[in-house]
Amino acid sequence: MITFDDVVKVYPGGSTAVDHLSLELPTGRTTVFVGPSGCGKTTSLRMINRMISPTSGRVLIDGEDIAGRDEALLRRGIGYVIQHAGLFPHRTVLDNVATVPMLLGRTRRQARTDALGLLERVGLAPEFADRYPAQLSGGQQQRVGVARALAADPPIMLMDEPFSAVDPIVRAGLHREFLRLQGDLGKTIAMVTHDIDEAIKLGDVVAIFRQGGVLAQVGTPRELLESPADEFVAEFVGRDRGLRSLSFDTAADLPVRPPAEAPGLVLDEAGRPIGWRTGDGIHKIATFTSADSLRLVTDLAITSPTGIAVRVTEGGTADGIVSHHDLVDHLAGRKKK
Ligand SMILES: Nc1ncnc2c1ncn2[C@@H]1O[C@H](COP(=O)(O)OP(=O)(O)OP(=O)(O)O)[C@@H](O)[C@H]1O
Repeated sequence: MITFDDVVKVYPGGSTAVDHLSLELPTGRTTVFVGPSGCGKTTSLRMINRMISPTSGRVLIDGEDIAGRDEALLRRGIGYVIQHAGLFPHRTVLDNVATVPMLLGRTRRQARTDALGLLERVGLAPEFADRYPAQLSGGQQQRVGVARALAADPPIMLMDEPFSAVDPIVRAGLHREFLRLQGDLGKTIAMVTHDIDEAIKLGDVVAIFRQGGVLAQVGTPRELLESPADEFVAEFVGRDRGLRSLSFDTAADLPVRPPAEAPGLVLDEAGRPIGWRTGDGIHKIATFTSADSLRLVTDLAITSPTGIAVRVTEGGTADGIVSHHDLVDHLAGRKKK
């Protein structure tokens, strides 16, 4: 666990970048620091590897104040990924990843073999290994940056806006890979972003900062969406937070009615939905299973030409329907509980 214990950082010139921060980052989990520009996210992150030292207060790793730790040893256990990847431009991709393990005493051969394995883990084909960073796309460079930070197998990873320099489609791919990789590796990760959607998607814990380096709220994404502490947090997580919080609930408890009650639902002989019959022909149908989120079900009901979403079994047979009226009733009842 990483602990911020009443940490203050005042830069020379008097600006308070971090104001009495007390926060715990659980081991093996991703904690995301999010907030508007200049609210002290990067400063807080860099205090974990002592690139910046607190003006007062302590940062502890597993209960030990890092101020007393040897800096080089401390950083060996902490990977660091930054925006634009920060790769060595005159070294090949493979050497970028292999450099740190070599510095740590691995043989060149072993380090290069490990590096190839890491590149594969972050989704880069071996043919990229001999290229130089400038010959890669932004998303590919970012993957190399992640592989390089993982090369020394540090238990802690600091990531400062790692995915912000790429376009939304590439970013969505990197997010999926991040979640898969973190699912396998279970590192203790502190990540900075200014994008609340990214924070909610990737964070187990999200810490929202406000101007002046003050922690506005810390909690799970669900807690932040369902019970924002104040107006600032409510505004920051977005007006559509109610709808977004439906992503965290599955349709498992959603009451459904028999498919036969849906006018215009066309099924094949096996009972699998084919489409909606309306005045102008058969419309494509999208379905959900009980494992899908209430957000998806709501979306399906709203976009369906009949206002009805159809549930299917794992085998694809229609086994229930829910209208948007049913959904509203269910959501209203759920809120009262
Ligand atoms: N080296 C420095 N000297 C003086 N002031 C600094 C220094 N670094 C940062 N600051 C100030 O401290 C405050 C917090 O900066 P920090 O970079 O931690 O914010 P941030 O939330 O990461 O911002 P951004 O999202 O824009 O990167 C800002 O007001 C910034 O101007």
